[in-house]
Amino acid sequence: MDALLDVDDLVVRFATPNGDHTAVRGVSFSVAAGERLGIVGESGSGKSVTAQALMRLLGPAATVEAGAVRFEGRDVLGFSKDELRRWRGAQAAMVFQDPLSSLNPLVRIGRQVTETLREHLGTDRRTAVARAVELLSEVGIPDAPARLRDYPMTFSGGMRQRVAIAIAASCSPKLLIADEPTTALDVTVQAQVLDLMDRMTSELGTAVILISHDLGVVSTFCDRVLVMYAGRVVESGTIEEIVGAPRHPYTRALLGSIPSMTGPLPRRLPSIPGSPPQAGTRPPGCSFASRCPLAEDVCHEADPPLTGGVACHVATREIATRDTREIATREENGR
Ligand SMILES: Nc1ncnc2c1ncn2[C@@H]1O[C@H](COP(=O)(O)OP(=O)(O)OP(=O)(O)O)[C@@H](O)[C@H]1O
Repeated sequence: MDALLDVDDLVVRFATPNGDHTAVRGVSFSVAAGERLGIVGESGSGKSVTAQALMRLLGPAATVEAGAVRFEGRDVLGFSKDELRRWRGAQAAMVFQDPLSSLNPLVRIGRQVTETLREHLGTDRRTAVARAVELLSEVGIPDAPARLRDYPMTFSGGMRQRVAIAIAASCSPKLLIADEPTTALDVTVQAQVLDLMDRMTSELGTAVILISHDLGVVSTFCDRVLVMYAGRVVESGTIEEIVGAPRHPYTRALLGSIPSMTGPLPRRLPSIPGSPPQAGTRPPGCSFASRCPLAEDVCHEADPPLTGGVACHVATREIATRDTREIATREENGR
């Protein structure tokens, strides 16, 4: 399947008064058209910075030090300001945990929706207003024609997130990045917001990258998952692989010790004893080693590469041993 988005060996560094540190360390993944990819991991693991880097939304303290981001084969990191403006919104859109980060508090909602349509699709004013009413009604804003004149602050958190999704959906983007879009919302509103995103993928064919702490949400919504830890992808796979047979000790810890496809999943990432090393002071070796119940000497010495979807010395060896055993058994049986 051709990738819509290709992220290759992305490295992001921050310059702070306390020194430089690398927040994203060689992250690679692809997203196909219409696919739903989840990114999970503890706070500070680099999920948001990865998303901001590929949308070219990093602040001035951050630099993409290495790597490539390709959207339909085009080099996003090389886009001019003009190309970026045309690409964002029209082809790739983002919604945030706090919708006020994407809505302008000083501009009426109607104008914010119509401006997106006029800028990206060249829609005339009258048609844009009619479409704005349609979009806001579609995301469940009651009395949409009257609400066009209101400012974001007069909407509840859930209603603001719906407006942000209406704006994100307005140009039928090929990619939507949703960074903790339901975290600040109560459970009923969460379900409605996920339903809207679900409609975007099924009706518009939009691919979604969903960043979430909520494994329940990720497992019901996504096809594939990346597990991030200390700025790296430590495991990736389909939902069935990650939830049904996690290989990395960190993923296993996230899922609880006995993962099951049929049992209930934890709604929140359980807390794992210890904490990830600070970005500026990572020891050599695997960043999870100091918290890992399976760590061996090698884990404290060499950072394991991501091999076959998992970055763990112990898991990789277990897989290799199992494969060798399976081959031997097959040969034995074939004799
Ligand atoms: N403005 C900043 N200045 C300096 N360092 C930053 C800044 N923003 C992020 N970082 C660094 O990047 C790391 C990753 O942050 P990021 O926000 O991507 O984590 P996250 O996985 O999205 O966590 P959360 O779930 O809490 O949003 C942080 O641990 C921190 O070291």
